[in-house]
Amino acid sequence: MIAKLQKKFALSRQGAVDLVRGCIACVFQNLSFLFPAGLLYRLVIELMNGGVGSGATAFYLVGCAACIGMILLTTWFQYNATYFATYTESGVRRISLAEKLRKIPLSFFGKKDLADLTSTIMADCTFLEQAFSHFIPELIGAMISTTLVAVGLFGYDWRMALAALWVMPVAFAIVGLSSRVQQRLSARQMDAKMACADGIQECIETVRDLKANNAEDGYLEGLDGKIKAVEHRAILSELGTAVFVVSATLILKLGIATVALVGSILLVDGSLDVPTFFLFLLVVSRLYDPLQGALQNLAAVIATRTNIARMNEILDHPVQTGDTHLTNRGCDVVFDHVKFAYNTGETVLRDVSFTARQGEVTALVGPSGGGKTTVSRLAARFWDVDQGNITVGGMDISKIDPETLLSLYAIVFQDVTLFDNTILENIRIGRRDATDEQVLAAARLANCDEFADRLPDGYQSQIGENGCALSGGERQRISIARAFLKDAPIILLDEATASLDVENETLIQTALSRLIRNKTVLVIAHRMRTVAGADKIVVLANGMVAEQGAPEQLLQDDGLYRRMVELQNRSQRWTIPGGLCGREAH
Ligand SMILES: Nc1ncnc2c1ncn2[C@@H]1O[C@H](COP(=O)(O)OP(=O)(O)OP(=O)(O)O)[C@@H](O)[C@H]1O
Repeated sequence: MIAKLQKKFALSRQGAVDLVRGCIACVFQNLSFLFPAGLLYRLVIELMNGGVGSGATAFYLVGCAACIGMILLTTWFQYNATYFATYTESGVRRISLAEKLRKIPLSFFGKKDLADLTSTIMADCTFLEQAFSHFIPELIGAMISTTLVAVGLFGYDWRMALAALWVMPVAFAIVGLSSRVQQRLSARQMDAKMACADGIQECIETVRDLKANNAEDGYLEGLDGKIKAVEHRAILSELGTAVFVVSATLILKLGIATVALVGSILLVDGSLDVPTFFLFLLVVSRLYDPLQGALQNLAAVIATRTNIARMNEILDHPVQTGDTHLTNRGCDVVFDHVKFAYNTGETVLRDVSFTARQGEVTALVGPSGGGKTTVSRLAARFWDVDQGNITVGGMDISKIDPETLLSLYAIVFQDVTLFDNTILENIRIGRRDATDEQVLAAARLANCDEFADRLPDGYQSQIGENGCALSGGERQRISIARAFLKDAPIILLDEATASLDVENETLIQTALSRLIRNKTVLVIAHRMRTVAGADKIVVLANGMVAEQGAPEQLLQDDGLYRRMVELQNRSQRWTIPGGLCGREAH
């Protein structure tokens, strides 16, 4: 049962156990509210039989007082089992989702954007917090306690019990039958919310381009439409739920009327005594309160299915697994007839085979969209290949745990991710246990001194959210310093020196030459000048290896590489036309 609950409500094991506890607590709480009615019934009978001042009367009065104590106790127990447990559980659930995301292959992120995932971890978890603390325990608690009371009522008088309870299945059936409508409404509401969250995120991310293109007004109009759509969908969803819940509640209220009516008829008929009539009126007035709440809770539980499905989509997604023991001999990276497609299904790499040898620089060049970045990502198992295989030192990387595999790689991407912390700590990401001296040594090699010395706190300066206080070249130097610090045997460079000025570029290239000694280096290069000193060039075009070999050899062949070199030589001679500058001056 625990496993089923875990799956049904996307809970941890402890969360499922706590949910059961919460339900039991609610049952006891509901029953404790009904106990006084039974005692009052016994008390009335005692008084009617002339037992004023008798021991039994005192016993029932003390019993009533004890019931108040029991109500307090069960309320505390219920509060503990639901509210406190729920906050622990939502924390556990958020961490387990984040942990899972860490292990999910990057292909999953192609289908999901940041706003969607953030909303699952934050908003969906909050929604389930409520479901877990209120809706589910109260619903189950009310159903179990009502069933127990119903059995008792049938014991007293089956005719009155029928008059009191016929409304229950009808009311629950009305809400239950609305399940499809509600799910459709909440799924559409969720779609509208996601479209709105995407729009807001995109607006913030692209605010610079929107301003530069005077496109803010048009964009904000579109965003306004998305915000209105969320409002519209929320109202529709509330209305849809309200129609069913209010109808079911009205039916429930009919129960009191039928008890009064049937009770009166039976009283007149003489087949019912006054205390039993009194008991039924008393019980029914208490019984319908939790049931009314239960109807609303049932509707809310139905609505949470959309949130649960979104969480389960992450939790059930297969993760990249593998051996945590490295068995590579050396660090040659070999692509063997690799075929690969992203989520879109379009084949991006067709039949890619090449070897990047240890101690050599292998440069990936080729026209834009040819597959260079894809090849370098596959080398680090960011995705798994569809056909063929990739080995490092003879070890098939698809069989190695991704995090273990990445210990062999130092990666310098074009777009560097930085954290809102000091320069020193941002570099230390390369190796968490590095001493300050080691971090500073790596920073010096990457030529970070030049800009760190200019800042008031040097390497202890805060760099703002995602390094907003740094230039593109400075960000890249931090990334290079991380690679120096990690000192991994395989280095993936994505045009690492692209955004550095001429002076720094030269300094860094010298440092890189030191770093890459006896390492496997795979560099994505857009400028032919960068790769002239490479040991091997692999030209990728249309997802295939068009040619490969030493730069001198490829220059002799009349192929794509030679054409690219010639084109770049020509473009390097390009300058801003004088006429253009002249026109601007006027
Ligand atoms: N995440 C992705 N999802 C779907 N398709 C992608 C993704 N990333 C890249 N592609 C597609 O794969 C193809 C190869 O892209 P890739 O980035 O590997 O080329 P590239 O040679 O590095 O290009 P560039 O020199 O412009 O950076 C392109 O058609 C691109 O549109």
